[in-house]
Amino acid sequence: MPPGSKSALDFDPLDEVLKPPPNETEEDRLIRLAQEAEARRISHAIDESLKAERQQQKKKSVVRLLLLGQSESGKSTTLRHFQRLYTPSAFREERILWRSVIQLNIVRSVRTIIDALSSIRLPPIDSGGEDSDDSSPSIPQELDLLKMRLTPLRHIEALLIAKLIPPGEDEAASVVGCSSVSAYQSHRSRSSERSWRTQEVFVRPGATWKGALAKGPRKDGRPTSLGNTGIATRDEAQEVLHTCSDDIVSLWHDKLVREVLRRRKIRLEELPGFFLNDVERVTALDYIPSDDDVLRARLKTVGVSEYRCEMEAAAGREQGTEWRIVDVGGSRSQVPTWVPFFDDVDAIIFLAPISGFDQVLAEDRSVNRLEDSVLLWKAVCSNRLLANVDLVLFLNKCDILDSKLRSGIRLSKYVRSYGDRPNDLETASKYFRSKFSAIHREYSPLPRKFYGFCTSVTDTTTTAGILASVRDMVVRRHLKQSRLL
Ligand SMILES: Nc1nc2c(ncn2[C@@H]2O[C@H](COP(=O)(O)OP(=O)(O)OP(=O)(O)O)[C@@H](O)[C@H]2O)c(=O)[nH]1
Ligand SMILES: [Mg+2]
Repeated sequence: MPPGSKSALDFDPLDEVLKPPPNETEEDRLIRLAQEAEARRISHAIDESLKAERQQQKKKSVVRLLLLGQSESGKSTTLRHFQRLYTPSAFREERILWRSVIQLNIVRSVRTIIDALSSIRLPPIDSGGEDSDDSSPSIPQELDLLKMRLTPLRHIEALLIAKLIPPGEDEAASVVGCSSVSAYQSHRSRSSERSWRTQEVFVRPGATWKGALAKGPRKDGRPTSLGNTGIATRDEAQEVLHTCSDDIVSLWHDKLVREVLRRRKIRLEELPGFFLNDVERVTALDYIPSDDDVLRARLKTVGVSEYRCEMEAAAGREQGTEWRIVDVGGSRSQVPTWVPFFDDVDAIIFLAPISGFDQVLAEDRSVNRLEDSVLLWKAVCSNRLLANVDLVLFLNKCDILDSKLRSGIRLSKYVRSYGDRPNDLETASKYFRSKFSAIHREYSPLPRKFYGFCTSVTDTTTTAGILASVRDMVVRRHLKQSRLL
């Protein structure tokens, strides 16, 4: 090929076409440039409109679901259920992180027992009398020794709180109402006890307590743990709990302890984060929380968290729909944080724990829990911003309601209007359903359908079915509103 001539590869046929004509006048050139600029403008406008359309399309396939209800109503548990069902591998990977929460739950249960023992003087069990004024200690020596042997749990409690609450999240340990009084040692360390009393540990969603994934038990059988530092260390809490395991079991099965709890009307089994019937399993050195354990663990929420997932499993035509599920803190001080989420939500699951008919709020002991749920439900039903939003009601903690009614607690004593209806779960849940449904009908600014379920969201089997129906209902309504159906 002669030097200077173009190879076939260098030849671009478009060059020839796009080249300005050789005899182009200045006027023609200006016209051509103006035409090219106009063509670029139109092409850019088309690109922009395609982009906007894509974004709009994307927006249409996002379903926003808000979880509302008072504290301890089961919002975060419901969220964990969604995670378990729709992003199971992520849920599995995170199970180990819940071990610290479960450890803390156990330590707190033990503390509740010891507090109860410290504040009561009992006559001998077989005397059948009421509490005595006798100031001499009546707790048997073995029980006192048991308490002493459980003293290391005080240190573990502090350790766990430090581990769960990220550095700089001081507020996360702030005081919230709780009735128990700390007393691992009945007459020692009073001042340090005082600093721990009346706290319930909470975390802000999205905070770093889940920041690092633990790698499970070490080869030498000793448990490891990743705290907020992300560095694997010995899991001291698990080791101490393992060592104290037999003593915790003995304490929980002690006849006098049961009597004290009965007299103080502390039904530990019905309180959140109850693991005392599983101590042996849960304190094993190689313990990894099961799905059920994660759902039963208790960690209070403060603030708002958003969980995103794609409902791919068995989702049929809604495949690819992105769900954004928002979980809020439920205690009274948190209610104002709910409102900003009202104007952009497709559906709400409102949880009313109907087992709370004989309980008061932790943050305000003058308010009955059921009454508080009814007031919140009224407020949500009547809110104009939510007039077009589907409300799904979970009358939750039906398992606890059932066990309370079976144990002989009479609903009509707390809910006068219940009258002489049978004191059983079926009648009671129907009764509550009709009351909440009537409020929904009466207070909704526009007519809308009522979706009410009796739930026990710690029960994986029944809840999976309910959440699938809710999902289908919400997606159907969502598609209809997006005019895609
Ligand atoms: N037995 C039983 N326990 C439940 C049920 N629902 C929730 N729980 C337990 O109750 C406790 C509180 O539930 P959460 O989901 O943390 O409550 P929450 O509404 O998120 O509470 P806040 O974060 O304080 O607003 C947890 O230990 C749950 O395992 C239920 O239906 N039955
Ligand atoms: Mg919560």
